[in-house]
Amino acid sequence: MAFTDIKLEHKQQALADLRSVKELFASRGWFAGTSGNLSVRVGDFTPDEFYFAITASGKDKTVHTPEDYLFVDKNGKACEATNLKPSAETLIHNEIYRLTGAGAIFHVHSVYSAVMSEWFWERRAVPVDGVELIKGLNIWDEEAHIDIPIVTNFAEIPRIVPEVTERLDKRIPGIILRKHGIYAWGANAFEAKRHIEAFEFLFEYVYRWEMLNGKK
Ligand SMILES: CSC[C@@H](O)[C@@H](O)C(=O)COP(=O)(O)O
Ligand SMILES: [Zn+2]
Repeated sequence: MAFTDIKLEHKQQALADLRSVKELFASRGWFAGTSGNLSVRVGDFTPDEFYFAITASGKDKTVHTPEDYLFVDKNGKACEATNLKPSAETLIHNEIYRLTGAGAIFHVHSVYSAVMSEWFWERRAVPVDGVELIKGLNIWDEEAHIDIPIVTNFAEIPRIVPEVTERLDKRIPGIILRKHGIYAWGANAFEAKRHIEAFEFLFEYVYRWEMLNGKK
């Protein structure tokens, strides 16, 4: 399927989803200093061909402008003529889509995800034990234990991609960049939003639990 074959209404729906999630996350203070990026996939998916709308790089994500998003292909290249640059981290979105076939991917820099990624760096995962909101990740086991993977935060984004390939756990819809932030994904914007909210809750829970116990 070529990008031009995708219905305009689907593209417009993706942009509307991005706009509402961006506004909500901004209201929570999740885009400090222009950080964070959001994408929603459009059209059919195969690992070899897919398209998504993504936030343009370096924009103030707490405001709406006509230049907030652009569409890119499976290589992260713009699908239409534009002066806009896709997010500097587009290649991470590309790899997560390729591996999971997700419908939306959201990335925020939150203090709890960054602090916990450093606290648990030696084990390369943030462990969470039996917390109810693990079910928000669509993991329904009794007293589930999960390990949320952490990858190296290389300055050059292409160097991060192979670690994402290696560490992404299909059971867990998220991955953390060390001292950076969380990527979460889902079948659509609603699910990706639920996942990022659940992760944020879990990071704060683990942080407080570790503090209370004076661990390490
Ligand atoms: C301005 S600090 C954040 C960036 O380095 C990056 O990590 C980020 O999340 C936003 O980059 P962007 O290119 O705007 O998508
Ligand atoms: Zn980032």
